[in-house]
Order: sequence, then C-alpha cells, then structure tokens
Amino acid sequence: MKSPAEAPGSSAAPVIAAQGLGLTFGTGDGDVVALSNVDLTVKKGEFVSFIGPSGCGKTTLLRVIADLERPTAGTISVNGQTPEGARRNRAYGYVFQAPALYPWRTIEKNVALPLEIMGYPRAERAGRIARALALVNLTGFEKKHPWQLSGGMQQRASIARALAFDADILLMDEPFGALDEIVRDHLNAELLRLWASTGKTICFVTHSIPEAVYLSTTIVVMSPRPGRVTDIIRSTLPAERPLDIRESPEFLEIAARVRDGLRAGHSYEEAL
Ligand SMILES: Nc1ncnc2c1ncn2[C@@H]1O[C@H](COP(=O)(O)OP(=O)(O)OP(=O)(O)O)[C@@H](O)[C@H]1O
Repeated sequence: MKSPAEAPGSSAAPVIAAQGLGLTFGTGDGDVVALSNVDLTVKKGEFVSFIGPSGCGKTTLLRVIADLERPTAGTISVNGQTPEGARRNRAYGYVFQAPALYPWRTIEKNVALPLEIMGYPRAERAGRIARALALVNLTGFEKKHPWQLSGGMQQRASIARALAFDADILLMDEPFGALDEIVRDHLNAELLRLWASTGKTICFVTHSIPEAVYLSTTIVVMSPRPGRVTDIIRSTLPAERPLDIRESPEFLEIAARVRDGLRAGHSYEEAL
C-alpha cells in the first residue's frame, strides 16, 4: 500500500515532467498568457494538488497534461510520452468540476460509457464497473439514475467512471468545489483511502488550502497573470490522516506556507 509519507521521496520515474511549459491563448482581445515557464515533476504514486486564485491556469495545466490543450512553449511528458501518446494509451481518467453524468443513463451505464467507447467486451465491462463502484462506496446504486443520488454521490459516480478503465493517473479538476463542507470532508477522507489502496498518481486542482494540505504529498502553489508556479511544498504529514489532523501544528504550518505562497502571487499581480 502506498502512503503519503513514502510517495514524495520515492525514486520512481516521473509520471509527469514539464520544463519551461507555457501556453498563450490568442484571442480577439490579444494574447492571454495562461501558463508561463512552468517546471514540474510528478512521481508515480504522488498526490499533487494545484492551488491558486481563479484564472491562474490550474485547469489549463491539467488540460495540457490531458492533451486537451497544446502548449505553446516548453516540453511536457506524461508516462514518458507526449500527452497525445499518453491519451491514446488511456493513461489517465479525468474528473470534471461538475459530475457531468448523463441523466438518462443509470449509474452503471454512466460508468460503462468510456468502456463502451474503448470497446471493452460486455463481460469485462461488468467486472470493471462493479470494482469501480465498490472503490467509491456506491455498490447497490447501479440501477439508480443520477437525479436519485445526492451531489456527493454523483461526484463519486463520476470518479468511478474515471477509475473504470484503471488508468495509472487520475486528473481531478476541483471535483468537490460545489459540495458543502461536511460532504467534502467525507469525500476527501474517502479519496485518500482510494488513493492509498490503488497507488494511483493523482493531480488535483483546488481553491481550498485545507483540502490541498489534507490530501497531498506535494502542493504546487500557482500565481495568476501569467500562471506560474511560485512554490512546491512537499508534505511532511504522516500516512495516516484522520480529519482532525487539520488542527495539528504541522498541518497549520504547511497551510501557512501555502497561504504565504498565494499572497506572494497576489502582490506580484498588484505590482503590475
Ligand atoms: N480557450 C481559451 N481561450 C482564451 N483564454 C483562455 C482559454 N482557456 C482559458 N483561458 C484563460 O486562461 C487563464 C487561465 O484559465 P484557467 O481556466 O486555466 O484558470 P484556473 O486557475 O483553472 O481558474 P478557475 O480556478 O477559475 O477554474 C484565464 O485568464 C482564462 O480566461
């Protein structure tokens, strides 16, 4: 079983490696520099959070990793390949901000969708769906429709969909941002358990300092205009993370460093 304590120091080859990465969008109003000179290394089994103010390029960075955007500067590899190659090899599952489930499909049919598209035979699909739903504690809800589930359960179903084809990497773009705090706490704890039991590499976008510190082995702090990495924090928190760890001095110390990094980004913006 992987643990938050082991992963950052491990000698595993990088799963994601970016050097001098930049992305400038050409728009009718001129260029928008979404990412500038981003250097980043993510090792296998890490849980990496990207935190920064709105518009700092977190989603853009995730989309570059997923080959949904092409960088305009620098290099990036995913599983030792171009993002395009990694996408073709189904290297990652992607969880969006909103659950994005099809309302006319049952939960199991929603989870089945990427497997159908990828051409998995029916018998194999059934096993994969059952395993993915068990991982997110949704066994028994296979035949329900999304509207019969709470917001938190819908987001768990969308995580199951991303897990179903067993990609090594899970890309999660603020998956719990729209949920209330109690549900979010619960899903954070569940996600940590899921991560520990699967050993997946997780890249997780969030606005929340406690969420980033609670979940991560590595926290990447970003600043806006242009989106740059201002700090990379390797967590010193232990593997076992009960929710009340958030009141420990060690946790608060890491949270303070994240806050400092975010403030530094803001003062940079104000100085422009
Ligand atoms: N397709 C696009 N065309 C032009 N500009 C874009 C495009 N996509 C993103 N941007 C701009 O790039 C910048 C970074 O956007 P991005 O969505 O990555 O930020 P973010 O940090 O994820 O924000 P949020 O936290 O609000 O989701 C923003 O200024 C945004 O307006």
